[in-house]
Amino acid sequence: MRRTALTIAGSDSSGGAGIQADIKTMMANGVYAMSAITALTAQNTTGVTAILNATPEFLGQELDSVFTDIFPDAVKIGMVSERELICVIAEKLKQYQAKNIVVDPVMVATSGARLISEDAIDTLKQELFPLAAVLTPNIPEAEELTGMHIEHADDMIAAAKKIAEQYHCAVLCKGGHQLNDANDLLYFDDHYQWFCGKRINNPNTHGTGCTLSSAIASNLAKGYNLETSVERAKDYISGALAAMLDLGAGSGPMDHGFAIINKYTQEEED
Ligand SMILES: Nc1ncnc2c1ncn2[C@@H]1O[C@H](COP(=O)(O)OP(=O)(O)OP(=O)(O)O)[C@@H](O)[C@H]1O
Ligand SMILES: Cc1ncc(CO)c(N)n1
Repeated sequence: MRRTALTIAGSDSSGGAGIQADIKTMMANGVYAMSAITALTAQNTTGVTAILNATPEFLGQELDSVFTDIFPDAVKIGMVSERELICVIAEKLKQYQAKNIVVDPVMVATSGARLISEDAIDTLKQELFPLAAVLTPNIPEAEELTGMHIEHADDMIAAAKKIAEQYHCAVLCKGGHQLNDANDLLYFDDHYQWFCGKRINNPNTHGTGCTLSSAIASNLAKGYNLETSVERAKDYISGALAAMLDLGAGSGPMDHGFAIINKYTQEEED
């Protein structure tokens, strides 16, 4: 039977991050994708110009609609910018006993725009982190969550350990383009494991964080364990970056569809 995944995140009008990246990633990873939209963003590769949040009531209804009909095998949570929205998500995930929850603690877009209000960060920590199977902070997010300054690979281990112990979940601290090449650190069950990627010289990294967390959720949905899911997600994102799509005036999107080659995709390439 086809496995299913749900993304609870914001819409990116330019299609490279948020809900759009998540759905493309889930589809490319072979799972049926569903969405509960927390906010609309007017956004492109150069920045975010407007944000319109869903109401908590509406988000609750989106989640009820999904969970009472097609139960997701995994859930990815991305941009949620307000406390009330975070509380509704936590309430519904508990009510429906959602499993394989991947939380990407989205705070700032690649373009620099802030995507969560300051006071919502505490709610995120209290309400959502304890429900997560894995959290996927990048380095600035891990710094914000721990109050630590992360400069070296050892600092990534210490920060991930601190977050994992505090919230009793696994933590994938992403090295990405900021530090330590494309090497990410997974801390879980009192030990750590490095996932080393080959750095791809591509400036178009809009939505890498969304894409990685959705690929992990897709693989968890398919029944892989966490380590294998991270390994496969790294492999997918490396392929999407290596395809060297180049769109937009800023840091552009990746080619989420690089692995889908069939009679519909072959015809129009030039
Ligand atoms: N140039 C690159 N080459 C290979 N892998 C990369 C590169 N840049 C990022 N990655 C990988 O992409 C994944 C996402 O990491 P990144 O740190 O970019 O997330 P992020 O900062 O949360 O993304 P976003 O910009 O969407 O918020 C990680 O596995 C990281 O190692
Ligand atoms: C909607 C949305 N979610 C997440 C990110 C982070 O990349 C973004 N730029 N936009």
